[in-house]
Parts: sequence; C-alpha cells; structure tokens
Amino acid sequence: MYHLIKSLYLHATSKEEYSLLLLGLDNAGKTTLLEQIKGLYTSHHEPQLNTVPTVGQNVSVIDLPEMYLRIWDVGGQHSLRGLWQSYFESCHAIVFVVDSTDIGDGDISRLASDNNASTPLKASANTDAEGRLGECKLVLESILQHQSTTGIPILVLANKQDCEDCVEVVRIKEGFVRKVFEGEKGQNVRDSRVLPLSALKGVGVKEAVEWVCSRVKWNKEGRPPVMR
Ligand SMILES: Nc1nc2c(ncn2[C@@H]2O[C@H](COP(=O)(O)OP(=O)(O)OP(=O)(O)O)[C@@H](O)[C@H]2O)c(=O)[nH]1
Ligand SMILES: [Mg+2]
Repeated sequence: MYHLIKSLYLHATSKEEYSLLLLGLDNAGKTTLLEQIKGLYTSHHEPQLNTVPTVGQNVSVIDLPEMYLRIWDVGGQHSLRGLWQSYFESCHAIVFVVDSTDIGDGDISRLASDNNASTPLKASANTDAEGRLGECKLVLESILQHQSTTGIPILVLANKQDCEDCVEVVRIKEGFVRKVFEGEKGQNVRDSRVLPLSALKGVGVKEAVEWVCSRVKWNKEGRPPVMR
C-alpha cells in the first residue's frame, strides 16, 4: 500500500524533463536566443542581450506546463566544438542556429570548393563572398553523421532575420538545409524543420520552443525523458 501511494504521489508531483542542445558556429546567436527564451518563460527574467562569446557552456531549465526544458548553450568557437559530442547522447533535440548574414547566398551547390572534411568540427572559413557557408555545412553534416544524434529532432533557425543583408529563410531551407539533409552525409531521415528567427528582437522564439516541445514528446519512445 505504501509503495502504491508513493508511486501515485511521485506520478502526480513529477514532470518530464527534456534536454535541448543549442549548436551553431560562434557568433550565430545561441546565447542571445537562450536569454530570450528565459525572458519569455521565466518570470522576472530580463534578457541580457549584451552577450560575450561563450567559453564553455550556459545551462537553464525552463518550467513549462507540460515539461521541464533543460537548455544547453555551448560555445561555437573552433576550439570548443570538440566538446559538443559529449552532449549528444543525453539531448532530446538539437537547435542549430545559423547566422543568415554570414552564409553568402545560402546555396551550397555554388560553393567554390569543398573544404577538407577530415576535421569538420574545426573547418575554417570559405571566401568572403561565401561567408561561412562552407564551414556551416561541414559542421551541420558532422552533427548529422554522429551516431548519437540519430533519430532526434533537429530544428535549424535562420537567425538575424532583422538584418537587411540576411539570406531569407526559404533560401536557407532549399539551398542549404535540404541539400545537406538529402546529401550523402545527411544519413538517416529525421524529424526536422527550418524556421526564421531574430534572437535579438525576440521574433520567432516562441515558435521555435513550441516546435521543439511538440517533437520531443512525439519522439519520447525513441529517447525517453527524465522524470523530475
Ligand atoms: N542583428 C542581430 N544580431 C544578433 C541576433 N542574434 C544575435 N545577434 C548578435 O550576434 C552576436 C553574437 O551573439 P551570441 O548570442 O553571443 O552568439 P553565440 O552563438 O552565443 O556565440 P558563441 O558563444 O561564440 O558560440 C552578438 O553581437 C548578438 O547581439 C539577431 O537576431 N539579430
Ligand atoms: Mg554564446
């Protein structure tokens, strides 16, 4: 009887927790996004938008009605990308943030040359005209190829859509993301989406969080939540 009551009590008082991993090149806008998410879903939190490059990680837990969302924001600098894989196994979804002002025309079929793929997480920049499109492509491919990310939902956010010189989301979707996902390094078909974002202005933040929440629940048998 005691055990029954205890398990009923635990069931009634605990909540599912899912982990979300924010990835992307340095300067993409991950920490700005995390601040806006905290501002939106945490009472009395004023977003700190004067970010500095992340050395290591930031973590926050957002208390949503149907789940806790633990969000990991890890530094995107070359030297820090080797740490990303240690988060892959325990995360339930990945948000890949792209700086839409730093990817040339957003079409990978027009890249001048393929980068050296032997060290994709440390890939270096392309020509000025291409911005960091080549680097972004290699980094996204390396995430998709990692066995621990198989099957988990991936949201690509086309950030900095408030800037006049940004590549629009449809182009990023067709010219970049679709080609990477359908390419030989895209590997397994997975649940994915591309959405526009201005992390700085806070536009598109709610839609991104809602997509992630719905997809981690949908995939809960593949990657079960932690009960808290
Ligand atoms: N215009 C504009 N600027 C943005 C936006 N999001 C981020 N930024 C700016 O881009 C710069 C980098 O933002 P961060 O959030 O620190 O980038 P990060 O991805 O966390 O970078 P690392 O920690 O180095 O990996 C900052 O100057 C931000 O203000 C956006 O939506 N629009
Ligand atoms: Mg950061």
